[in-house]
Amino acid sequence: MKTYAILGGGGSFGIHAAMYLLDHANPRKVIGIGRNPLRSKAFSLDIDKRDGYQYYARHITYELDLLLEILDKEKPDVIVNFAAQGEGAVSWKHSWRFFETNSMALARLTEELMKRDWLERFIQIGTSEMYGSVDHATKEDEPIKPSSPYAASKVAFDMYLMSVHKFLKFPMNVLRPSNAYCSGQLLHRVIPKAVLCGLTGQRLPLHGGGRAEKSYIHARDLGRAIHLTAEKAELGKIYNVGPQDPTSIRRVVELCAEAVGVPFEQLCEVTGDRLGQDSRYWLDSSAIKTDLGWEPKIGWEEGLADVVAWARDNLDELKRAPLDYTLRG
Ligand SMILES: C[C@H]1O[C@H](OP(=O)(O)OP(=O)(O)OC[C@H]2O[C@@H](n3cnc4c(=O)[nH]c(N)nc43)[C@H](O)[C@@H]2O)[C@@H](O)[C@@H](O)C1=O
Repeated sequence: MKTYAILGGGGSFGIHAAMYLLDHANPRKVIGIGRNPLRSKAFSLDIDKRDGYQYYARHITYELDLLLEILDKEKPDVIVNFAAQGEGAVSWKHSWRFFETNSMALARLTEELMKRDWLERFIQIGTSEMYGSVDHATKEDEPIKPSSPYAASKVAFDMYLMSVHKFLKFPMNVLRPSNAYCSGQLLHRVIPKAVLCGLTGQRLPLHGGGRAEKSYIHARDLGRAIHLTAEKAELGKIYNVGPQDPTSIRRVVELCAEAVGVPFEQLCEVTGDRLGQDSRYWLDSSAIKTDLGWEPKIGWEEGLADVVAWARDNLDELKRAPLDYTLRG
């Protein structure tokens, strides 16, 4: 039986990972640690009501000592890190904030963890954005070509982890997921935003007509990849975690429109494209399939049904929540 600590535990992917572990990993305990108190029911999915779960609000960048106090008390066997400034589109301004959290705070934490003897494994959640735009399914050892300060800041910590694993035996794995989606996701992300716009008669600004192709998995499938990694991955291994094929954002939004029953043309208005928009993210995830038996199980129909049901159940609150992102601490 393991104790898991999930950093970035207040975000929707961290919450789904915690729920997956509670449901499938028979853990001693799952701890979530996030920079803010847990959000409302709509965005916390009531995770704090689950037996075996405990949440702490501690800031990984500004409250490292307080964070370490909790880790020293709980002594998790496995730490999973989702904590990040995660908005590529806004990382061109204040790019140092992305390096501060996504590289420097995590390197400081890692140095501290190396002084402890209780950690079995640290699983870093990286990103498919580090390969930049590709014309084929990318393997883990292919060139790293980040297209934004955000992606560059994620690369820096991945490379750091590789070095401390190689020479100091830091027990790590890196998962590089594709884009992910789920119930509880903040509304500035394209899938919950399209669903909410569809349900409320608002127009979705479709960047560049949605011609960029991205790869999507449901966050519960990512939870399963984390569980398998914690149970049986060789330390030091890095795995891509994505679906077989990418989907254009236009198609993703068409699927959202179908799921809420509104015409695509009524849902969208085409806007200019994102700065640094990569035209395609496409992962070759055959290594995690071969080594750990992971492949995604949740298709678009089931995954979007989860998002739509959540949005309908929480509609009053979601109508009051911000649709756009502002950089916070
Ligand atoms: C892998 C990566 O995945 C996530 O980042 P993201 O790609 O920004 O997330 P998303 O699922 O919101 O996809 C956005 C895509 O959809 C396009 N798009 C069109 N129209 C709208 C629109 O109206 N709003 C938004 N937000 N996007 C739109 C937009 O231009 C872009 O191509 C993070 O987890 C990040 O941490 C990470 O690592």
